[in-house]
Amino acid sequence: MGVKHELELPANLEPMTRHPKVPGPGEPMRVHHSMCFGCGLDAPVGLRLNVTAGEDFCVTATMPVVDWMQGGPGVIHGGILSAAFDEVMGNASILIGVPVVTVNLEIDYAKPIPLGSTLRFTAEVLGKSGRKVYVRSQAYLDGFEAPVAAAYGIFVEINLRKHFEGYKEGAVKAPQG
Ligand SMILES: CCCCCCCCCC(=O)SCCNC(=O)CCNC(=O)[C@H](O)C(C)(C)COP(=O)(O)OP(=O)(O)OC[C@H]1O[C@@H](n2cnc3c(N)ncnc32)[C@H](O)[C@@H]1OP(=O)(O)O
Repeated sequence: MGVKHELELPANLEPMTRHPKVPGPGEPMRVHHSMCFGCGLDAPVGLRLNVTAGEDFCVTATMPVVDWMQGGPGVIHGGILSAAFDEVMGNASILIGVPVVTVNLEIDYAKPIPLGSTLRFTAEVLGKSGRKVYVRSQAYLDGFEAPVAAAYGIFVEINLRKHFEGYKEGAVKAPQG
């Protein structure tokens, strides 16, 4: 069947503006946490996604599909792909200047993704309604015109400091030096 979902958007979407301080089109998005599984460069295991700002409310990213990402023999694990979508879509939300966490993710897996391939992601913020931010993402592989996977996410605006207040004690720190 392939990619089939359409995210149901509320009727009361608000106008959005791109935050003036986010990277410009073609520039790398900033790593939001060096120990993040999705993008952190100090994380002992992680996707280390490089996300690039696009026009308007869009970002792109690429991800080499390496051996430790294996699920079934020779192909990516679905949870790894889900984590990549989560990170790419979270980064898209940053373009509107809103700190968010994920509350809902839907993934369509249309084709097996072989180890050794490189996935190309696009993601765009579709709209905002109150604290909720609606985002869509697609993943492409060379040799396929249609997306090989797609995702829809709902992210919710948080107060960054308050949200993580009770958890910082247990945080894993980046190695020093
Ligand atoms: C900082 C930038 C980072 C960018 C990249 C990051 C990428 C990776 C992002 C992640 O993976 S984050 C980790 C996974 N997510 C979490 O751990 C979030 C866990 N959930 C929570 O902590 C709370 O649910 C949350 C603080 C988000 C919301 O709780 P609240 O008590 O503040 O709000 P509430 O429950 O009233 O929900 C706010 C709105 O969201 C809606 N909502 C909540 N959960 C939902 C859900 N599951 N599906 C759809 N809508 C949902 C809810 O209906 C409501 O809509 P309305 O404002 O219209 O009433």
